[in-house]
Amino acid sequence: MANEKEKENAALAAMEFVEDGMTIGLGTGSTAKFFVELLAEEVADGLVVRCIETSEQTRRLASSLGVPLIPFEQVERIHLTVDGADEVDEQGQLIKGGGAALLREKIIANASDHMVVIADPSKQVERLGKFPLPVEVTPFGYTITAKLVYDVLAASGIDRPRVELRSLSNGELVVTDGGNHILDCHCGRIPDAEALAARLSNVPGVVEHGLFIGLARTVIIGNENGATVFEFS
Ligand SMILES: O=C[C@H](O)[C@H](O)[C@H](O)COP(=O)(O)O
Repeated sequence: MANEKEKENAALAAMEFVEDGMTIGLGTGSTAKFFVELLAEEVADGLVVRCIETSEQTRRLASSLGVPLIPFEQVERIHLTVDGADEVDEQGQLIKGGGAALLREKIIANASDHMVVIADPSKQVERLGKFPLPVEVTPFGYTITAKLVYDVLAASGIDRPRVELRSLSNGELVVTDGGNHILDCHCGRIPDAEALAARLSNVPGVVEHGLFIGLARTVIIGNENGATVFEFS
């Protein structure tokens, strides 16, 4: 599939940032999977790194491939984190959390010296919001929290927002690695992502949201033949 090649080439370009001795945050999702696989090949060839995973899914993948993992509590510094995204805009602002891993992803990205985002061209947008914005909420009081989140969206210039609780095909609510639920917020277009991020963080019951502002320093967009690298300060 062309899309898979684009993801793989983005991951391949991200390998350029890997150095011997680094502690590396491993992202979650179908694009980050390529990076973990490429890293595993280098580890098998003698590269020495220590890694920290952003989800149980990535922990299982990395363990199965022999990538060395250390508990977050033992990490003093994360040199590099490589992760995917659901949307990336021209300022390097992101929507993440389509795979429900946003909480650990944000903790690790924020703790990293350098976050590299890898994506295929379908993730590039002029303005964030077409992809429903994931918001992680505590199970306690989630119906009230959903109403508060709706109010914040409506007050943030979002036209007719829709807030949906994410559920599985059997109807059960999705439970994240942290034991929380996910609200998918259909925004269409987010006029000011930074302002919305700050407002959502203030809602009681919101554990984290999928707006990653000022965290990605490098964005790599893969294509059929290679990748384009964008740097942000
Ligand atoms: O929660 C999941 C993560 O934020 C992923 O990085 C994001 O959903 C992108 O995943 P994919 O590379 O599979 O499109």
